[in-house]
Amino acid sequence: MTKIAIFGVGLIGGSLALCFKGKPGLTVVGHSIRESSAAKYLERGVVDYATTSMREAAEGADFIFLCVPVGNLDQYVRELSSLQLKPGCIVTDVGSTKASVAASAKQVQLEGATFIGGHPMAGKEQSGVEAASVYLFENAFYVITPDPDTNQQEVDKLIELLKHTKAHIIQVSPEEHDEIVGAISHLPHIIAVALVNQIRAYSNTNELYCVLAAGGFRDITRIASSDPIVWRDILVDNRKVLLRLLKDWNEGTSTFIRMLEEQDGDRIELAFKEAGQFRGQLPERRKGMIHSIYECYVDVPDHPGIIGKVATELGNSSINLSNIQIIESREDVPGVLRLSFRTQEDLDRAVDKLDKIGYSVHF
Ligand SMILES: NC(=O)c1ccc[n+]([C@@H]2O[C@H](COP(=O)([O-])OP(=O)(O)OC[C@H]3O[C@@H](n4cnc5c(N)ncnc54)[C@H](O)[C@@H]3O)[C@@H](O)[C@H]2O)c1
Ligand SMILES: O=C(O)C(=O)C[C@]1(C(=O)O)C=C[C@@H](O)C=C1
Repeated sequence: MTKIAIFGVGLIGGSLALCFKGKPGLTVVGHSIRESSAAKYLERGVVDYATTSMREAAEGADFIFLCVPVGNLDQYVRELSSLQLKPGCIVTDVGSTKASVAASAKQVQLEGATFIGGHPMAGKEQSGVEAASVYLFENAFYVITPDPDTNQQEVDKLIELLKHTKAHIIQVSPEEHDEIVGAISHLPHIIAVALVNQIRAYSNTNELYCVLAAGGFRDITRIASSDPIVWRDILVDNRKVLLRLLKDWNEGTSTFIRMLEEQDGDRIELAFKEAGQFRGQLPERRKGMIHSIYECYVDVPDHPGIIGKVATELGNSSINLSNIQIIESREDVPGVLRLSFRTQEDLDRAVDKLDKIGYSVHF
């Protein structure tokens, strides 16, 4: 049996556990510092076995996944170095920053084991094992950041195991990872939180701010509901990169201030055109880029029962919807439904079906 130990069975650790559990030859052990959490992992059937003993979880493990907040990774790597790990054991992590954990692992001796940093580029704003899903990584990119000195055989062992996630594995250096992920993930989280807090301050004086907040505000701020501890650690850890990125961000907003002061409609129009073109080139339906799941939008008349009607049409064709949501809802005005699916195939079939029965579908 290949033993996989997962430290911190939350959103990411729990989703990994679900990908591995029940697969032939694999056994999954979950570790928590709290008895109650370990009991919960077992109750929910996410792991085969759960313990609060680090030694019990780590010793004899073929793979160790550290899935705790970034601020705890250094301590975990150090604690592992004091244990007798199985020769050939691969220690990896899922932290959203990669340079600091790579440095921690380089500093300590993981006797007979190899550390290979990792980061699945998929997630959501919810946290905890309750939010874990076996589908979370499907089709997403999973970054691994092996040290150049690492034996390729060890890297291949990890890649082989990660096939169970159905993610696409990509190798990047820790520094390049932190620079790029700082820009496409960490900076957007800062912007979302700053924007929500700006509106929160206005809303103290007028409740209409909350009442009128519609699709645009909700779309750009979903990630502002992400876990505060997880994100505190990510931002503090990647502060050097983020401070540089925020300077560029300030320049971008200053440019907008100037365009407004000068009433420069042409440049504003150009900014939207260029942004739209660039965004349009992104591989839209792939996870980890724009959509976290397979989604499409359907224009519908805004009247009672429309959700049931669309869901029934899809159900009659055995197309599995994973979520359905009204984006706009105003009386007598067309609304938009956001439909989510777990697989590309379901999405393609749904688009085909809805198109055939006369709905306008877009992405
Ligand atoms: N949320 C995302 O979208 C996302 C995506 C990719 C990677 N990550 C990374 O994955 C890791 C886990 O994030 P998550 O979203 O699964 O968070 P989570 O809160 O869902 O899970 C964190 C887990 O760590 C445990 N934990 C928290 N504080 C701890 C501490 N001080 N000591 C020991 N255990 C502790 C929790 O009990 C929980 O099991 C983080 O390093 C994060 O950067 C997150
Ligand atoms: O979709 C989300 O909610 C996420 O925040 C996922 C997201 C991202 O920013 O894309 C967040 C953190 C990760 O480390 C990787 C992915």
